[in-house]
Amino acid sequence: MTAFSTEGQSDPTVQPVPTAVVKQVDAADITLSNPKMAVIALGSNLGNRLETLQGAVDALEDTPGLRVKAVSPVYETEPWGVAPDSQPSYFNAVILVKTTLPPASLLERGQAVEEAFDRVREERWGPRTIDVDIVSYADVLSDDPVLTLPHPRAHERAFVLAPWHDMDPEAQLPGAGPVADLLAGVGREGVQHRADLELRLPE
Ligand SMILES: Nc1ncnc2c1ncn2[C@@H]1O[C@H](COP(=O)(O)OP(=O)(O)OP(=O)(O)O)[C@@H](O)[C@H]1O
Ligand SMILES: Nc1nc2c(c(=O)[nH]1)N=C(CO)CN2
Repeated sequence: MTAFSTEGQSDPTVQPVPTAVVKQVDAADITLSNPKMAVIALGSNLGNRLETLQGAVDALEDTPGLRVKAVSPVYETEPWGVAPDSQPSYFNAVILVKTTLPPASLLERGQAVEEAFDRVREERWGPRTIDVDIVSYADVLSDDPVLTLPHPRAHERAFVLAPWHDMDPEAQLPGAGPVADLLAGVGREGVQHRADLELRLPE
């Protein structure tokens, strides 16, 4: 049986609102008045890598309920997790966003941006025009394979940790500790700061 909320109801012509709907609206309201910070990793190793990274930053900024608050320096990085010299090098960066979107909607938006840049999925860790990974969302911990938080491999990836540490030297990876310590652990081999390149923070 559907439960209904009759709280504050005096007009008999108004239909009662199901309690489940009231709860959903309240939850959304809490999110709207309580934006969260999230860290997103971007990577590209096909096409015009810098232009695509900037396009992804701009597309994310164009999302209702999302503002890009900081962008990291750009790194050129050796492809991680695949045979040496089997793919072009990546450009990687991370961004800090403030958002009222819940985690699942942020993932959806990231995937829509990947599609907009013609990302194809043929093989695991295959080359791609753009990859948008949710590194962390506030202090949320989740082992859901559809959206694992923090990203399950962020702590072992210098191509995420190095730009993140530059953008925010005090950053913490929820459940894993200071980014500075994680980066010291994995080292900087295979990642090179491209001081000649820069991403623009949208205005
Ligand atoms: N934190 C996360 N960020 C992005 N995708 C995630 C996350 N956690 C789980 N996923 C899931 O991972 C799936 C595969 O994502 P994707 O194809 O981008 O992987 P990948 O970038 O090739 O590899 P990796 O996950 O190692 O970075 C997505 O469909 C998504 O549901
Ligand atoms: N250097 C580098 N290597 C990778 C990257 C990436 O962004 N940069 N992304 C991967 C899958 O997310 C797999 N390997």
